[in-house]
Amino acid sequence: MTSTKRSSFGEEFMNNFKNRNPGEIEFHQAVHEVTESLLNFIEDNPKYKNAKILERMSEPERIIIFRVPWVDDKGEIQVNRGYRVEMNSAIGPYKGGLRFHPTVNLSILKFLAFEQVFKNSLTTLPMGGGKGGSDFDPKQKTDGEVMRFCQSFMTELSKHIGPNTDVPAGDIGVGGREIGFLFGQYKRLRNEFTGVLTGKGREWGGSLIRPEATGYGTVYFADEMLRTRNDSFKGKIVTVSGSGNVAQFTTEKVNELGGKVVTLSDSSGFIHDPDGIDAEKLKFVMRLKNIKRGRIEEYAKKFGAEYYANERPWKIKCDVALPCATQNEINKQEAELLIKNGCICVSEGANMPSTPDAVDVYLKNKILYGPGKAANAGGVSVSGLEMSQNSLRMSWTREEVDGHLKRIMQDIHTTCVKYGKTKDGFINYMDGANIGGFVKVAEAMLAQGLV
Ligand SMILES: NC(=O)C1=CN([C@@H]2O[C@H](COP(=O)(O)OP(=O)(O)OC[C@H]3O[C@@H](n4cnc5c(N)ncnc54)[C@H](OP(=O)(O)O)[C@@H]3O)[C@@H](O)[C@H]2O)C=CC1
Ligand SMILES: O=C(O)CCC(=O)C(=O)O
Repeated sequence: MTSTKRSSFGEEFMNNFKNRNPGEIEFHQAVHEVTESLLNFIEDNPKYKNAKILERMSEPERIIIFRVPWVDDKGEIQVNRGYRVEMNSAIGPYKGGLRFHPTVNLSILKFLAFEQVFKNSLTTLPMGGGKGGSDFDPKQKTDGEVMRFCQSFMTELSKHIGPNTDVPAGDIGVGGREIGFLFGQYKRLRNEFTGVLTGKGREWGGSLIRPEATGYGTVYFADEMLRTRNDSFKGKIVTVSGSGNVAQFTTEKVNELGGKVVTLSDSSGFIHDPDGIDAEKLKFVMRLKNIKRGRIEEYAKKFGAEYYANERPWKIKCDVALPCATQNEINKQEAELLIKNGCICVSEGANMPSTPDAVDVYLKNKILYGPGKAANAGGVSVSGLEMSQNSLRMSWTREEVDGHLKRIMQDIHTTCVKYGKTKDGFINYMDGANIGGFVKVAEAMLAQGLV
């Protein structure tokens, strides 16, 4: 097969895909990245091309869009939009988080659901991929308002999910509080106590280590990458973005492995603390963000650190960068700055935090680059383990779950190396994750006929 033929297949596929999904730029970005990685592999394995696996994988099996009416504290009616994108169920029930954020739209949820299919396949566990959410903004809302919104959201969603059908969890704006309200309403409507959501509280079916899992997993994956160069986190300066669930437990694990986290951020700006965000300071962040629901600027006031309003942390010199906030939060110029300042490793706690030209910069400079679908798969992995414990009516210990998590992250790393190692020994983790995630789903789709 000549390279002209290879690229014309990719071009034709992407043109058709974009025409079918006009204006959905985040979805285009996610599918384009995977297509680039898969082109040669699909040409070399015509069974996938003939069965139009990529065309089918980029078309959601089902999308549910619904009205979410609720009443605020003033007694006024509010209306939001709810979504669930059920992307692919070839290897298990749809599985993936719910995002509550004013920027939520179909393009963002389709990109997240698409990524989730590959990520869940990499975990080695039997989970399909989905994602959902709403343009509801939990910020500045009272607990009562959040509860009424969640109850209304679940009143419709409950018709479409179930422990063997579709199992949502948290994502941006959806943490333990929201999962509790959603679970309570599902139980009330269906009169069933089942594992229909993950990220539940420990006392009512949740798994130990689920809150920690995405952050811990991101650091375990980075540690595996560093090991390939006989290196470790010891003594490393680390920049982290975000200050929510993933950023908090990423920071905790970096500290445990001997690194020093010097930044955290939120959508208003970032703090730089050259002395490091140690356990005590992290406790303050957790209280600030999870209970007081305040802004990261307060950290700077409390500990005398620098605060940079409306900026991102990538200009700060670091050895390792761990983006843990949101999509497209590192652009080409920031990636170049990271490299110029000596950064040797980027491990993505967030989903698709690097723009395509930022990824090109990482790959051109051959740094260790762990894409989100591999590096942040720890969260959904422990969600899968929560589902197993719910089915068994058992709870495993912290050590048991953490042991499984570590092994899964190592297995994902091995898969990336298997499919991503290039002739000169460089490991292209992006290609590795995309091809490794694809194969299992594609084989299942071939076995199940035209569905
Ligand atoms: N929770 C999980 O288990 C998993 C999460 N992820 C991904 O990790 C990332 C973070 O999720 P999580 O920690 O759970 O979410 P949280 O809601 O707990 O925290 C999100 C953090 O990111 C910041 N943020 C959100 N949107 C923006 C934006 N547009 N610009 C700058 N900062 C922003 C938030 O700041 P502010 O408070 O100002 O909004 C907050 O600090 C997301 O990409 C998510 O998809 C991936 C795998 C699993
Ligand atoms: O735990 C889950 O099911 C979902 C986690 C998630 O949304 C993600 O991996 O992006």
